[in-house]
Amino acid sequence: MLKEYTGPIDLKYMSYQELTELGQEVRDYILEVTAKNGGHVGPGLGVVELTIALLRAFNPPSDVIVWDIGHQAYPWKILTDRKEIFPTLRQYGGISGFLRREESLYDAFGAGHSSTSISAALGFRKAMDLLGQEGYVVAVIGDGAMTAGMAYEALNNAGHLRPNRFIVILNDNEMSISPNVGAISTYLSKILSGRFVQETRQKVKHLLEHISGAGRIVKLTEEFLKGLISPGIIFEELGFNYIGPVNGHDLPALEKTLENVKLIEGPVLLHIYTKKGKGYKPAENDPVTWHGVAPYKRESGEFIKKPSPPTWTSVFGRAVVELAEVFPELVVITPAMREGSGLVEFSQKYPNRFFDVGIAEQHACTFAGGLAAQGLKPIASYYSTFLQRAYDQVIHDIALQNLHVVFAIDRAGLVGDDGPTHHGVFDLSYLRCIPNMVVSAPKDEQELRDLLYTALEWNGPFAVRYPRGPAYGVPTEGFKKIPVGSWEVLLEGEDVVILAVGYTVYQALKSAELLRKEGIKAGVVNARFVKPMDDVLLTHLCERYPLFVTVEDNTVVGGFGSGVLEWLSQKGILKKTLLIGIPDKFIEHGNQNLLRSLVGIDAEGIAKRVREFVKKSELHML
Ligand SMILES: Cc1ncc(C[n+]2csc(CCOP(=O)(O)OP(=O)(O)O)c2C)c(N)n1
Ligand SMILES: CC(=O)[C@@H](O)[C@H](O)COP(=O)(O)O
Ligand SMILES: [Mg+2]
Repeated sequence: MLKEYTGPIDLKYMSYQELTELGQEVRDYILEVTAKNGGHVGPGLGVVELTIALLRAFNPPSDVIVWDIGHQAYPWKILTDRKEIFPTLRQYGGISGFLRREESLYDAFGAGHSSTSISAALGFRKAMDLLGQEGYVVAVIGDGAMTAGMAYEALNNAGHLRPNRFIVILNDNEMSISPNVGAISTYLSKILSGRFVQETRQKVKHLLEHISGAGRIVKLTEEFLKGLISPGIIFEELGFNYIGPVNGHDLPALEKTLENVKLIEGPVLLHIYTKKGKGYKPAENDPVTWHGVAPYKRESGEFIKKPSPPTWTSVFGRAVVELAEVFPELVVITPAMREGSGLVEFSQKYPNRFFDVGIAEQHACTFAGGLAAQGLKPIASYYSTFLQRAYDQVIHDIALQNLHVVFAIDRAGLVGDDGPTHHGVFDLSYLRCIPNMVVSAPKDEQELRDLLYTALEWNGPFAVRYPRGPAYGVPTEGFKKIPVGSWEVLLEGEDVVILAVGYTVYQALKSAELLRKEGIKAGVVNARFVKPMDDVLLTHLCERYPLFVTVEDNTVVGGFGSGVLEWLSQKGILKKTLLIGIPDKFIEHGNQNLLRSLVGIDAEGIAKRVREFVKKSELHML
C-alpha cells in the first residue's frame, strides 16, 4: 500500500480495509526509521487513524490543519509529501522532527513548543474570513498541551469570536510525557471513563429523591440549563460545541464524526481518545519511556546503549535528592518535564516536596515565587528553551522582588536532534540583563553540585545552566560553596586568554593544548559566573594578556562575550577581544557534537578562531 502511495488524494479512493493496511504500514515505517534515528515514537503511533481521517475529511493545504507541538506528526509527514525522505528524520540536512512551514505546504504552522495550535488556528480562521477564503481550520491538540494557559487564552478568544468552520480536536491519551496531571486532566479522564455520566445520574437521582413538588421541577430544569448533563460543560460554557468522546482509532466512526462536525455552526471541540504508542507493544506498555527515544532494536524494544558518563541531568537529579536532606525547605517544581529533568527519584522520595504543575512554565515560575516568599527554597527546574515562556514571570515575579528561587536550567546550549525550537542558546542573553539575577554555568559535574549548593545558600534569584547529554565522568563528592562571582584560572598563558563558560570550558582547555603545539600560549579561565563577573580577576587579566577571547554555547548576541565587552567599556579599557559563540541565526537539527563543531565551539573550532585572531593581531590587522 505505502509503496504505491502517491499522496493524500489516494486516500479518498481507498476502502477501509486498504486504509487499515496502510495504517499498519505507516506504523511499521515509523518504527523502522525511529529505530535507527531515534525520535518521538508513542505520539505518532497514536494518531495514525486521526491523520488518515483528517486527510480524507479535509483538503489541506486549502483546509488548514495545525498540529500542536508537531512531535506526533510523523504519520502526517509520511502521508502528505515526505514519504521518500522520511528516513532523513532528525538527521543533519534531513527533515525536522516537528512541522515546519519551509519543509512543506502541508505544514501550516511550525511548532515544537506546546499549546500554540488553537491560537495559530484562530489566526488562520480570522485571516481567511477577512480575505473571503473558504475552507476549514482544524487545530489538533493533546491533553498534555491542554494544561497550558495559552490553550485557554485561545479558547477564550475563540469562544468570543465564535467562528464557523473552526474545529479543535482534543487528542486525549491521558498522557503528557509523564501521566498527565491537574484538575482538567482529571475532568477529562472522568469523561472518558464514563464517570461523568454516572455521577450526573447520581446527582439527578438525588434531586428526584430529596426535592419534592414544583421545587423539584425548577431545580431539575436549572441543573439541565446549567449544562450539568453535557460531559463537555467546560467547553460548552466557553462557547464551543462539544462533541465526544469518540474512539480515535475507529476510522469509520472518526471520519463520520468529522463529516458531521463540518456541518455544525460555530466553533467545535471534538474530544477523541487514543492510545499513545498504539500498535507497538513496548510503547503501549510504557508510554513514558517511548514518548521520545534514542535508537533501539525494533523487535525487542531494547535500547542500543553505548557506554558513556552520567548525563548532566542525572547528576542534577542525584544532587537534588542529596540536597533535600541538607535543606529541609528545598522543594522542586517542574512544568511537565519530570523524566527529562532527572526528577523521578526526587519525586518518589519526596512526593510532598515535588510539584509537576503541567505544561505551565509561567505558573511554575510564579508558584515558585510564592513558595520562596513564604520561606521555602524552591528549585524551579526548566529546559532552557521552555524557560523562554516564563520571561515576564522571571523578571516581574521573581527578580524584581529579589526572591530566592533557584532556576536549574537543563538543555542549555545546542540540544541536537530536536533542533531550533529546542536549542537553549538564548538564556545567558535573556537572564544576564535582569537585575538581581545570578547567572552561572558549571564546567563539570562537581561544579554543578557546588553551584546548586551555592545557589541554595544564596538569597535571591540564582540560575544554574547546564547542557543536554553526557557530562565528563569526573568523580563527585559532597558540596562546597563557591564565592559568588568568582572565576577560576585553569591554565596560565601569555599570548591570549580564553574566557570560557560551562560546556565550552573543557573545549577551551583542549584548544589551548592544540595551540601550544603551534607555539601559541593561551591561558584558560573558567568563567563560571556570567553574572556577576569576577572583577578582580578580570582587572588582572587585562594587565596580563594582550588579547581576550570569550567562548560560550549561547548566542553571541548579548551573551557572555557581550558582558565582557560591557565590563571593558565601563572600565574604559581597550582590549582586542574575539567573541566565539552561536552565530546570530537559528541552528538546524542534527547530531549535537556535529552542530557544536559546525558553529565552531568545540576544541578544534576554538583553536582555529584563536589562531587566526592571534595571527591577525601579530600582523596588526586588528
Ligand atoms: C512549552 C513546552 N513545554 C514543554 C514541552 C515538552 N513536551 C513535549 S511533548 C509534551 C507532552 C505533550 O502531551 P500531549 O499534548 O498530550 O501530547 P502527547 O505526547 O500525549 O501526544 C511535553 C511536556 C514542550 N514541547 N513545550
Ligand atoms: C517534544 C518535546 O518537546 C520533548 O519531547 C523533547 O523532544 C524532549 O527532549 P529531550 O529528549 O531533550 O528530553
Ligand atoms: Mg497526551
